Amino acid sequence: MTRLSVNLNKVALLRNSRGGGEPDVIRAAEVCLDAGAHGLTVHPRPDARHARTDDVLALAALCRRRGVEFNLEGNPFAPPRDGYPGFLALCELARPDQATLVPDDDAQLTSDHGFDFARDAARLRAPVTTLRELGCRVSLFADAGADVEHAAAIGVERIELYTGPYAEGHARGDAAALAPFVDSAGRARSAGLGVNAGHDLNQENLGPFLAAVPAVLEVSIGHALIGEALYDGLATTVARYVRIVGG
Ligand SMILES: CC(=O)[C@@H](O)[C@H](O)COP(=O)(O)O
Ligand SMILES: NCC(=O)COP(=O)(O)O
Repeated sequence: MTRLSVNLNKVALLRNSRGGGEPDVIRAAEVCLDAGAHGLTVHPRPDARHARTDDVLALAALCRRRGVEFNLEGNPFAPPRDGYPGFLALCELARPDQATLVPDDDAQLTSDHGFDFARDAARLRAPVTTLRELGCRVSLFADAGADVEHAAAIGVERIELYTGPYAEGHARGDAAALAPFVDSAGRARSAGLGVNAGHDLNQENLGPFLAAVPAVLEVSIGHALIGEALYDGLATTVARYVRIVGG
């Protein structure tokens, strides 16, 4: 079975746009878990535009209470900053079940590529060792077509396939967009790695992806899911306001 980990970055982003506490990340997290989500994800950025350190700690505690997995994403090489202690320090504080390492930088609007394993292997070894000593399963963000055999040699348990290009291909109706993912997932499994997937997955493209790429262990989904939740929840909410104003 593929497990769904809901990424709450976009709830935190909306809250941060006003200051204050609404929408409440923990309340949203509870709703996701009550609805059957198998875990929660956040990808705090050093500029704190999404989830902050306090969210990470509260979500980690919630996941422990609810007996579900907490997946924390980040770049282990991004320097600490005011309000962001650095990814490894954050993992030491929060002890996520899974740490997903992503090679993004501040200039990126969102994650848009995986590691170059041949080039990055040497510098990944130390953070991977530290995270495993903290008790985290470690997953590395990977492009379809990446040299996944090198990832296995680094000593991680999983890769997360970056599905942005698949989502774009699917939206264009490009049937060939799946092939590199099927191939990379197969090679990763042969190298002893578990396979996660994420980025820009949605209700349209997720089913075909999972049907074609066997044995995906976890998908983490945030941006589209929160957007779709607006459409699904807007009518109910507007109707409640209409009742309050007496309409
Ligand atoms: C690794 C990855 O793909 C996600 O963490 C993604 O970056 C989350 O979306 P945002 O960057 O929009 O928060
Ligand atoms: N690891 C991917 C993730 O957490 C969510 O990505 P997206 O659905 O927000 O694009």
